[in-house]
Amino acid sequence: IDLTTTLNKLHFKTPLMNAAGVHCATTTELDDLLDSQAGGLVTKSATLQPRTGNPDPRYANLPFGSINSMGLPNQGLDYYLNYANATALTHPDFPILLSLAGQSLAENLQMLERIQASAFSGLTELNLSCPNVPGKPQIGYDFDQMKTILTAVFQTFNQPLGIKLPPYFDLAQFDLVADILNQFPLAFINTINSVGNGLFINLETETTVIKPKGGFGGIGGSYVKPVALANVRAFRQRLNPAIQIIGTGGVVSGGDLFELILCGADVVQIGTTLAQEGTPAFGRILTELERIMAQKGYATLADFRGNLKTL
Ligand SMILES: O=C(O)c1[nH]c(=O)[nH]c(=O)c1Cl
Repeated sequence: IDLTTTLNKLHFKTPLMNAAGVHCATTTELDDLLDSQAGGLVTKSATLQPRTGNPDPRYANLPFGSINSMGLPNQGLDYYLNYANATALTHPDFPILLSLAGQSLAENLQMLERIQASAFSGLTELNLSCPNVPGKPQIGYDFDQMKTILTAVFQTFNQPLGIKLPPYFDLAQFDLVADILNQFPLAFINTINSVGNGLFINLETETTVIKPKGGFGGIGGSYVKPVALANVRAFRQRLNPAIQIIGTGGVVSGGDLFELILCGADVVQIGTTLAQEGTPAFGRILTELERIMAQKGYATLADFRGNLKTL
């Protein structure tokens, strides 16, 4: 069974990695990912300066997933850029993605220029979908702003770039967003980010379970798998084949991983499952995938990628 895949020109030994924001904020967490069966890693979405983020409790595990309103806590771009450049020396073939979530176009352009001026040779993921910075609407739902940002970004940045998208729930929106994205030389899209502004209640105490934003937060885990499958499938059907797809959302088992690849994903990320189970989740899920592939007679991921059949 060959589990290898590629994203842009980066070679992944396995198609599974962490989702930005989970187990990737400090060098300790990032080194943990290096030593796991993950095929690559992505760093916590960075701003130019460090941020402490929202007040605790800002994350909670739920019966079928998670809710979070972290508020973009991170060590600042240079911390992650330095980590990426140091790791490229010790692990030259391990794919590293840098995630950026600047709070203005100017900040994003500044960060991209800093990356471009450095020795970084990995992939950059521009997060257009953070749902938890109070007062900041999601770029991913403002199509004019998305177009403006992508136009400016591609005039500035000549390294491979992908974007992290929020979930969409309307077929006309898939058409509209895909039409915008097809105008740009994107290396990939990553879909989906958490399903924004859900609410979970502690029935006993009659309270919310997280503090920020009155308890509203991004939903992840099994709750969102049907939304992730649909977004990967819809964009695979609509995007220029040169734009690859990272599939994220609701992956708990090897079957879930198989399904996202069947919808067209080239690489798959786990967030909630990694937060709850730790890095052993990578090996468990990959072993389950291998078993399913063997049962079905598939030797490589390309044997079934994107081959979802309709009735
Ligand atoms: O609150 C966060 O830090 C956060 N939380 C998410 O669920 N997705 C994001 O993109 C971000 Cl940036």
